[in-house]
Amino acid sequence: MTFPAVRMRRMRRDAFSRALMRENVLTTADLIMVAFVVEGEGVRQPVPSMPGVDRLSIDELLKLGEECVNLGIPALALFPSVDGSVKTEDAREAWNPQGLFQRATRALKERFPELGLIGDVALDPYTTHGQDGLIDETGYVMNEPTVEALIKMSLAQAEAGMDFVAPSDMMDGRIGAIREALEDEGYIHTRILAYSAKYASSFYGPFRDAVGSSANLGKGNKHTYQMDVGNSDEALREVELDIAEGADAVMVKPGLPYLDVVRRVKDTFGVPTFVYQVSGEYAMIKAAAQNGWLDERAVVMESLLAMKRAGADAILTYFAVDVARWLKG
Ligand SMILES: NCc1[nH]cc(CCC(=O)O)c1CC(=O)O
Ligand SMILES: [Mg+2]
Repeated sequence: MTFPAVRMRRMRRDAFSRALMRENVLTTADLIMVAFVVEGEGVRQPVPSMPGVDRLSIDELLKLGEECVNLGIPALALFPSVDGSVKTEDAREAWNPQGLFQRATRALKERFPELGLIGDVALDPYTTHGQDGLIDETGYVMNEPTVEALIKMSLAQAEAGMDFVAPSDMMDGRIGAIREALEDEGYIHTRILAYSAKYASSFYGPFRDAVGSSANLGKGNKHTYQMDVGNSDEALREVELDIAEGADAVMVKPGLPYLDVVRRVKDTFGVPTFVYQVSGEYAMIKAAAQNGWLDERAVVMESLLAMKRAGADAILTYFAVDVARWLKG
C-alpha cells in the first residue's frame, strides 16, 4: 500500500520545497526578441493584429537594441517591412547592400556588437506575390532558383555583420548551399539557424500583416514548401538533413501547438533547438488579456516555461522584453 506513505502533496506544500524540486526554469538567457524594421526616422508603426508590437525605424530599433542589452537578452531576430515600391517579382531588394535590412544590421552591430543578431532569410517581404521564393508561370515556387536568391541574400547579410542567417523558407538543400557560399566567401563565423520544421500554419497571419505580405499573398498558401500540420516523423527528417548540411541550430515553428515536435527533435538529435512563439500565439494571448479573460503575465510565463520543459534551448518571442523585465522583478 503506497498511500499514506507516499503523499505527492508533501513536496508541494511549501514554496521552498516546490523551488527545490522544480525541474525547468525560464531565464533571460533563453530569450530572443523579435522586431520589424521600416524606413524613416522616429517611426513607430503599430501592427493592428499584434497590439503592443510596432514596426520601428532604425533609430527606434537602436533604442530597442539598447533595452535588450541592458536587460541581458542575448539576441534580436530582425524582419524587414519594406515599402511596396521596392517589391519585385524577383525580390532583388533582398540583397541590396544599401537596402533597409542591411543598413539596420550595420547600425545595430556598430552600436551593440555584443547583441546577437539573427537575420531572416526568405523572399516574402520582398516579392510582389508574397511567396517565400521565386515562382514559375503557374505560381509554383521553384526550388533551385530560390536557393540561388537565398545565397545572395545570406551573403549580403553576412557582409553587413549578421551573426546568424536564419532561412525561414523551407526550400530543399538551402542550408548546404548557403553554408558552402559562406565558407567560400570567408564568412566562417556566420551561424545558420535553420527553420527546419516549419509548418504550414494559420498562426502566421499577424506576421504577414506586419511585413506587408498578406495582401500580396491573397488567397495563396505555402503548402508546397511548409510542412503538413499532421506530421512529425517528417520533422525529424527535415532536421536531420539540415544538421547534415551544416546548420548550427535548428528551429521548430510555431511553438505551443508543436511542443511534441520540439521534444522529439531534442531527444533525437541533441542539437541546439530553438522554438518560435509566433505572431498568432502572441495575438491570442494579447486579445484574451485585453478582454480581461486571461492574466497576460501568468499565461506568457507558463507558455514559455512549457517550451523549456519540452526541450527548447532558446525561444523567439515578441514578449522577450516584457519577460526580461518580469524576471528582473
Ligand atoms: N518567411 C516567412 C516567415 N518568417 C517568419 C514567419 C512567421 C512568424 C510569426 O508568425 O511570428 C513567416 C510567415 C510565413 O511563413 O508566412
Ligand atoms: Mg528542409
